[in-house]
Amino acid sequence: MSLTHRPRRLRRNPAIRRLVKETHLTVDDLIYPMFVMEGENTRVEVPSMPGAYRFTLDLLLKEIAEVYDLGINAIALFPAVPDEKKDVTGSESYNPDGLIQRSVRAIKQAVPDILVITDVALDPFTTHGHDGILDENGIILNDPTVEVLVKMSLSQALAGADMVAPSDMMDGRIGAIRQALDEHGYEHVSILAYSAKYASAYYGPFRDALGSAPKSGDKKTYQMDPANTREALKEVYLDIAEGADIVMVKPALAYLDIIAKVKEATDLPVAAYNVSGEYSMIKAAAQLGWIDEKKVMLETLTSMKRAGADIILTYFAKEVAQILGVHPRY
Ligand SMILES: NCC(=O)CCC(=O)O
Ligand SMILES: [Mg+2]
Repeated sequence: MSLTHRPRRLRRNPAIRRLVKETHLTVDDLIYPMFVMEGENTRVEVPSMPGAYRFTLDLLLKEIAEVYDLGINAIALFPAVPDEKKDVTGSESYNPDGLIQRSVRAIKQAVPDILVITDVALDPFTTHGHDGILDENGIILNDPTVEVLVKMSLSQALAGADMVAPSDMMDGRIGAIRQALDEHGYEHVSILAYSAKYASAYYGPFRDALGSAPKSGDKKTYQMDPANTREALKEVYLDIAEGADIVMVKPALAYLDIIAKVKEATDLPVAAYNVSGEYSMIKAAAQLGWIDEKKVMLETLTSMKRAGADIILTYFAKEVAQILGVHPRY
């Protein structure tokens, strides 16, 4: 054949493929979500998330020092709150000596250069497991919930959090948190907004990890319908107008189209959350010997970057760092 174009020429060998590779996954892109619990000298593997652990603070500090040395620059911290500290309004969430606040202070002492991102949502702290305050009929009350989220954000900023990450999906919380942070001298604390968070069944294993599944009902009055695209853009635009520094799409894998559209819609960095169910599916299939875990993991995370994610929150972060090798901070 006399062909002018032979695309296969650029796939001939590894060197040429490296040269024309369009998407690069690096450790710099990753945020490592980590679970902290009360107690000492204990780590418990999450049964539905092999390789992910809940750590007591002493062991968490060692793990964080290790992952920082591997090149990971940022962690997102989630608390497993004991039942006796939960109540209907989630008041433990803004206790200045709560588990999260103590953990942030200790992490910033032990590993000052790692970026500490705290979760702003009530579900780990409420007896009912919802992200909001309920009225007598079980309806989530938006504005009273935002008041608690503001207190929670301020207590996290006071503890030393570098970035707060509201994951609750209440309306108006980004603006309210931004204003409160600024008024209290925390204008340097940034906001990673869970802007398009879908009511997804992929969160199951995470709720196992924290014991935070809703006791009744579902989260469909605040998290988004998986069928919707334009609504995601509306949420993103609102969060940007309210002062978000980074916008997020969550989950990631079944929402690559949303990531791509959000990327086109904004110049802000776009984050994607490779959630627990996405992690556990790969782990489970690999344990059965049905897929090559390492290759599927890297292909999956690369797809998120290709779709437009600048930042990926992933439970695979440590494994990726181990595979890619220690990343020079230049
Ligand atoms: N607010 C954080 C989450 O809900 C994480 C969900 C997951 O990893 O499944
Ligand atoms: Mg919103």
